[in-house]
Formats: sequence, C-alpha cells, structure tokens
Amino acid sequence: MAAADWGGKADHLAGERATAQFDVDGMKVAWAGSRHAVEVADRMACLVASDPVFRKDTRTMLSRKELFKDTLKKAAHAWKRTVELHLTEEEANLLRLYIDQPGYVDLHWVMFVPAIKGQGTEEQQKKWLTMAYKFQIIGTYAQTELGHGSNVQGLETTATFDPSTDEFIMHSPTLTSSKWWPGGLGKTSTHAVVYARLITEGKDYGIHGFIMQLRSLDDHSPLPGITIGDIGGKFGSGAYNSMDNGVMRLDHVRIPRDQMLMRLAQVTREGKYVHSDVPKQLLYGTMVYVRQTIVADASRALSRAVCIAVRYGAIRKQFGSKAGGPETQVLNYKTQQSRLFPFLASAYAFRFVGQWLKWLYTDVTQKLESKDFSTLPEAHACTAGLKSVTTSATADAIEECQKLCGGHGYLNSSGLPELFAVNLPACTYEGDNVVLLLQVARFLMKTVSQVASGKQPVGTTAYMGNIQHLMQCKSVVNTVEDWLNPAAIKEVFEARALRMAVNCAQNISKAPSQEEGFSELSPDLVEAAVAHVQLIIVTKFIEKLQEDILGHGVKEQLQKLCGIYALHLIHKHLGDFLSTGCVTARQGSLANERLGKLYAQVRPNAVALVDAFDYTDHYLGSALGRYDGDVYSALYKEAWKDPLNETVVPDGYQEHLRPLLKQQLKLSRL
Ligand SMILES: CCCCCCCCCCCCCCC/C=C/C(=O)SCCNC(=O)CCNC(=O)[C@H](O)C(C)(C)COP(=O)(O)OP(=O)(O)OC[C@H]1O[C@@H](n2cnc3c(N)ncnc32)[C@H](O)[C@@H]1OP(=O)(O)O
Ligand SMILES: Cc1cc2nc3c(=O)[nH]c(=O)nc-3n(C[C@H](O)[C@H](O)[C@H](O)COP(=O)(O)OP(=O)(O)OC[C@H]3O[C@@H](n4cnc5c(N)ncnc54)[C@H](O)[C@@H]3O)c2cc1C
Repeated sequence: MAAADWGGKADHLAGERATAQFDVDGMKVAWAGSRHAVEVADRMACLVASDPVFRKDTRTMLSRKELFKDTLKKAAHAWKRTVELHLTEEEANLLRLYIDQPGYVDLHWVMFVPAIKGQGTEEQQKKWLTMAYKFQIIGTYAQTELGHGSNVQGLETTATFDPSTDEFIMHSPTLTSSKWWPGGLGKTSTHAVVYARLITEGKDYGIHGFIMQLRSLDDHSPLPGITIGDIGGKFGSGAYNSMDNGVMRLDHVRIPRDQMLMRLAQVTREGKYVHSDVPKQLLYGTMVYVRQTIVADASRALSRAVCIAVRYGAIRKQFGSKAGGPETQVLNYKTQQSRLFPFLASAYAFRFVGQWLKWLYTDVTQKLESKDFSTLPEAHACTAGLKSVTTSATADAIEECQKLCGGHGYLNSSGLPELFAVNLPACTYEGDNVVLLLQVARFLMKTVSQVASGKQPVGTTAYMGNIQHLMQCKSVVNTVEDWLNPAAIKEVFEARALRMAVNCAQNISKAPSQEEGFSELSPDLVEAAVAHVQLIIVTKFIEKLQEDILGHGVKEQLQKLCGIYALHLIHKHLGDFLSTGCVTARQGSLANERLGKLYAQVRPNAVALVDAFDYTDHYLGSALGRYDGDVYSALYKEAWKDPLNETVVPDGYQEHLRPLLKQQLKLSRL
C-alpha cells in the first residue's frame, strides 16, 4: 500500500526488498491484528494522504498562530469528511490518527467523552454525550493545576455546594490552583470535565469531576468568572505546538448541582454526600483508559522512527573496502545493527503487548459493569507500568534514531525531530513515568506479602506463586542455541523480576516503618517494577508466537525479533541478572553471542520488516524514510521549501549584514 502514494517510480530499495525471506502481506496482518485492520487502515491512510488539506510537509515552518489555525482547519475538514462518508468510529479514529497533528479533538474523544462515560450517570451521559458525539460542544479534561499534577489528591480547585440555589460554586482559591495544561482548553474547548475538591455541609470530600461550560456557544467568549488562555510555546517546532494547552482560573462560577458527575458519588438536594458502593479509584478510570491507548501510540511512534532509520540506513553509504570496492551501506555496520535492531524488535513487542492490553482493558471493563472490581488493581498496575516502560523506551529510541541517521536525521525534513518532540511528553502526561512505576511497585509489594501469607497470585503476577522454584533456580542455558528456547528466556525474566521484588520487600521490612522503607528504597522499587513490566512484554511476545500466524516465514521472523527483544534486555540489564544470580557471566556472554547471530539473520529482512508497518509516505513525513528510498532528491527538494529560501538575499541584509561587511572592509583598507 505504501507504494500507492509512491507512484511507481524507481525503487532504490528494490534490492533490499528482494532479499526478504517472508511474506510481507502476512506480516502486515500480524502487525495490524487482522486482515480487516490492514484494509481499514489502508483506506484511511490513503484518504488522508490524497487530500491536500491534510498536507503537513511545511508544518515545522509555520508560526504558532498559523499552525494553530491549520489544526482547526484540519479538524473541521476531518469532521466534514467523517460525516459525508458516514465513517464508522473505527474509521474516524484512524482518520484522526493519520492526520497526525495533535489537537483539541484528541482530548475531546480520548478524555472528555470517556470521563463522562465512566463517571456520569445514565441521564448525564444521555444529555452530554449526545451533544459531544455531534460536536455541538467541544470538551477537555481539566485535572492538572499549576501547583499539582502527579498528586491528584493535592488539587486545590474547590466546588462548594450552595443548597440555597442548588448549585456548586467553582473557584480557584490560589494561583497554584489555576488549571494548567489541559489540551484544547487554551482556545478551543467550550466545555470541560473539571476536577475539584467537593465541599458540602462544611466538609471536604476530596476530588470529584464536574462538567462545566467554559465558553459561549454563540461567540466563543469565556463565560463570566472564567479567565482562560494558552500556556505558551512548547518543545520543538511544529510538534505539540498545534495543541492549545490551557490555563484557567475560576472566580466563584456557579453550575447546577446535576453537573457533578454522579455515578461514583452524589450530593442530594439537601447537600448530603452519598458514596456509591463502587471503589473510589474509579475516579481515576479515564486515566487507566488513556494509559492503555498510549501503549499503542508508543509502538506506532517507535515503528515510525525505526522505519525511517532502517530505510535510510540501507541507502546511506560511508567508506569503502580498502581495495577500492563499493562503499558500505551504513546498515551493514554491526554497530548500527546492534543499536537499531533492538528498536525494531521493541516496536513489534510493544505492538503485541498493546493489543493484549486492549483486551485486558475490555475484559476489566466488562467485569466492572457486573460489579466485579477484583481485577482493578492489576489493570491499574499493567496500564501504568506498560505506559511507563513503552513511552520511556520510545522517546529514547527516537532520539537514538536521529543519531543513527547522522546529520540528516537532525533536519526537520527527516521527520525525526517532530516525532521526538510529539512523543517525549508521553513520558509525563497521563502520569509521570517514575510516579507510575512506583504505583506498580506498590502493587508488587502487596502481592509479595500476599504470597508470603499463602495467597495464590493470578494474572500477570501468577509467576510469583512459583516462588520456591524461582528464588533458587539456575538457568539451564549452556550453549548459544539454548538461548533460542522461550521457556529458558521466560524463566530468567521471571526469576529476575521476583528476586528484585522480594529483595525490595525484605529491605522495606527492615525500615522503621513501611512508608520510610518504601521511600528509602524507591530507586530499587522502580527497577523492580521495570523488571516486572519487561517480563510482561516478553511473555506476551512469546504467547503471540503460540497463536496461528499465517504467511510464509512470518512466524520465523517474529521468533527472531522476540529473541532480540528478550536478549537485548538481558544484555542491557546484565547487572540485574547477575546480581540476582539468575544468569552467570558465561550465560550472559552466550546471550550476547546469540544476539549477534540474530542481528545477522534479521539484516536481509530489515527493510521488509519495516514495510510491514504499512505506512504511507504522507504519514511517515520523512525525506529519509521514503518508500522508494530516493532520499537525496527528497532532501534537496525539501530544503528549498524553507522560508529562508524565499529570497536569494535574506531579509536583514540591508540593515545588519551589509553595514557590517562594509565597515570591516573600510577598516581593512585603513
Ligand atoms: C486508534 C485511535 C487513534 C486515536 C488518535 C491518536 C491520538 C492519540 C491522542 C493521545 C492523546 C493523549 C493526550 C494526553 C493528554 C494528557 C492528559 C493528562 O495528562 S490528564 C492528567 C493525568 N494525570 C495523571 O495521570 C496524574 C497521575 N497521578 C495519579 O494517577 C494518582 O494521583 C496517583 C496514582 C499517582 C496517586 O494517587 P493517590 O490517590 O494519592 O493514590 P495512592 O498512591 O494513595 O493510591 C490509592 C489507591 O488507589 C490505587 N490507584 C491509584 N490510581 C489508580 C487507578 N488509576 N486505577 C485504579 N486504582 C488506582 C492505588 O493503587 C492505591 O491502591 P491501594 O489498594 O490503596 O494500594
Ligand atoms: C503535553 C502535555 C499535555 C498534557 N495534557 C493534560 C491534559 O489534557 N489535562 C490535564 O489535566 N493534564 C495534562 N497534562 C499534565 C500532566 O498530566 C502532568 O504534567 C503529569 O501528570 C505530571 O505531573 P507534574 O507536571 O505535576 O509533574 P511533577 O509531579 O511535578 O513531577 C516533577 C518531577 O518530580 C518527580 N516526582 C513527583 N512525585 C514523585 C514521587 N511521589 N516520587 C518520586 N518522584 C516524584 C517526577 O518523577 C518528576 O521528575 C499534560 C502535560 C503535558 C506535558
């Protein structure tokens, strides 16, 4: 499909494609999840690529105002096309994805609507979602404040119930209580779910969600008592600057009582606070939902960076043989392979774990609907942990891909700077990654103590039940080939994760208090959480390989990638594996040897493995990652689009350059 917008010109990567040892179409299905998923993604990607309104090749050259207006134009056009073409929800989501420009619509669909769905009563859903689905209102998720983001319980905005009028008074009592960051709040949203401390009958009941109208639906001006604006430019050109992240202060703004989201708790007409029989953590349900979607975003972003670096690495040549032979493709350097192929493997690993996480989320949601809350802690730990590990790895990998592409990777036209700038904040939003890993660690410490008291753990912590074996087992690996055995790989990952968690639990128990111990050991706890999450990713990749995978050679390639993913982690975290006694130094070096062999086996398939991501040139947005590999013409062409090249002699020459040169010339003649 990527060839569709390539137009059948000379394929500089044809030789690379000819060496592939597997069926690329089959791999596309494995990556996308189903044949249907490939087809619908293709259709939506082509729809976007062929529509001039969705062009993005000069995006990084636009001023903030131009970029913002361009985002409004694209969002409105996307909605028009959605309605005209009667797109399904799945198609509309993909359309938004391939437009590839962060904007208010993301918050509307990904947070505002889910917050009302999860926390609103049926009546509230009917009222607000009806309008939201038709874009009669635009909503955002206003939780974070200038003074607090991670510590949600520390938010300061108040919602004080006034029984005399049956209203809540929404107020920002301090500067630090100003809402700060919500996407779309700055200039676009007409409504928001605002999180505030609920105060009734003189008592503070903590954080709850409220629907507020922010702007007039006639002229878009802020409603009385509401001060609102954009928080300013962000990292990188283009990138997340298309989003109007906002600041908002509330001055005793009144809203009707029925605009408190009342599924989890209610305030009666008399002002009595009533809590439903559901866990209060469901207040955080929207974040669980979004964290799950962010894992899929991470695999997509990583795969785009890898696609660019692999294709460019196959085109770029540096240095020849001493005998004056042809120059070497940089992708053939072993150092490039050992830096890049783990990212290729990680992209596939994150994709598959993201598909599993989506399943887990759906399963938990169904259980919650029938009032079974037992799997909520695990869902929280899995979404928090996977969001954290995949986004951190992705941001680091995109940065490394820039270096893998040398100087040209630093150009905006490579697509990498923008990709990095857009994905970097995923390490922070929806929960800072370290804060989230500490949540995972908290869950692990609880599980360890439950195991100690004889309770059998389930789900992703089931391995902890095998504590007798895993605390003392020694890896059976004795040859390089033994590292091909998934059971041997899984065992060392399980043993490492369990031993790190148990070590932490034992050390915490020596501290004066649980809280002090947790705080003192938090760096170790974060590492234990990472080990647990990496185990989940490795396990889900291995489980994926047990499914029916169609297409010649597809499963074999995935087996190699799974091996690379697991073994590169053993190599990278060898200190953990050695210090916990899970592998010996010799086994560690055998793993590294195996890794080198796997890189060599993947090399002839590398370009085809990134083709299987099925990205159009439009979506990839990279002169270096073009499907046809015609990199140099593209770089050359892109350079001339820069506004600096609009004139031969630059603006500023007469005022600043000419006088300087003339003066220096005069001085030299003296
Ligand atoms: C195909 C689709 C295409 C779509 C198009 C693509 C577009 C993609 C767009 C993507 C858009 C993304 C946009 C993102 C915009 C960003 C938005 C935001 O950032 S919103 C703000 C997010 N804020 C946070 O995440 C804050 C982080 N902080 C917290 O979550 C919490 O405060 C805390 C968990 C860190 C601490 O909370 P606290 O109440 O103090 O908790 P305790 O530690 O005491 O825990 C109490 C108890 O609760 C459990 N817990 C905590 N969180 C949860 C949860 N979420 N679910 C379930 N349970 C939870 C915790 O484990 C404790 O349990 P216990 O049993 O007591 O141990
Ligand atoms: C691009 C972007 C978009 C966003 N969109 C929205 C939005 O739409 N709506 C919304 O409500 N919010 C939004 N946010 C806010 C976001 O959710 C918060 O920034 C995030 O939750 C982190 O909180 P913080 O900024 O308070 O960081 P802080 O908590 O102040 O973190 C600062 C540092 O302290 C560390 N730290 C904090 N607590 C602990 C701890 N307990 N133990 C150890 N270390 C700790 C962190 O690791 C970090 O290194 C957005 C943020 C960004 C960057």
